[in-house]
Amino acid sequence: MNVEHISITVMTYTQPRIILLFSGKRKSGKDYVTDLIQKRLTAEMCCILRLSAPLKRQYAKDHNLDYEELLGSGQYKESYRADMIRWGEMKRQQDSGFFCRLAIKHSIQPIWIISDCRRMSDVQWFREEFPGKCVCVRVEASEQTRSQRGWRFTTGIDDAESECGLDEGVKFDCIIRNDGADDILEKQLEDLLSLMKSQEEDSNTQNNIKPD
Ligand SMILES: Nc1ncnc2c1ncn2[C@@H]1O[C@H](COP(=O)(O)OP(=O)(O)O)[C@@H](O)[C@H]1O
Ligand SMILES: C[C@@](O)(CCOP(=O)(O)OP(=O)(O)O)CC(=O)O
Repeated sequence: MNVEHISITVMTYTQPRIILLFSGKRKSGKDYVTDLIQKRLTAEMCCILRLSAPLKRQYAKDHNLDYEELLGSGQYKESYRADMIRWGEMKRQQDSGFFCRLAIKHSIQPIWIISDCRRMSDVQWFREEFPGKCVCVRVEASEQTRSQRGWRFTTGIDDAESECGLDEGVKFDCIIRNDGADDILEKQLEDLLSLMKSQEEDSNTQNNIKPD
């Protein structure tokens, strides 16, 4: 297997073979879809990484809040969402890769899923750090479906960069429609797995790496 181990002073991770950069609106089903992919590929081969996890950890620490509650999907997170967005944007302005680097720290699986890319800077950072290895995936669902899943339009959140930063300007390698029909989703996941395989082969060819 082509595993190159990288160690620098602040973090240790194993070079991934492929990275799926997921984005999509709230309640489009990013967690649902990424969980299905991980189940398919196994947790040994594939990890799900969230940029919001190190953000929430540091925000909780700085503001003396409950990190576990911020990770949940209840009202606690929602009541801090707007301020977390503001705080996160301040950090990103100082260093656009700040949360990306923290999120990948210690990842050892060959396939990474970044489940919550929100901004162009997130995509750019991964593409620059890991050229040829990124597959950009958009999850889409209608507003009606998202509403049925509990989404309500919130001014200041649904019309801000946190939700709209990747609406334009990114060419997605794959768009997954997730409006509920299992068989349609299944077929799209098959297509994505094939795309990952060919992307990895292309990347290996470019880097002159022989398959396992
Ligand atoms: N294809 C699907 N079939 C059934 N339930 C789904 C599907 N996609 C999403 N859901 C449900 O909708 C809700 C929101 O999905 P989630 O993955 O948390 O969205 P996001 O991460 O994009 O905010 C969850 O309760 C999830 O289980
Ligand atoms: C401050 C945030 O990172 C909060 C994200 O929290 P979640 O990742 O839990 O969000 P949803 O899936 O949309 O509910 C957003 C940001 O702009 O970085």
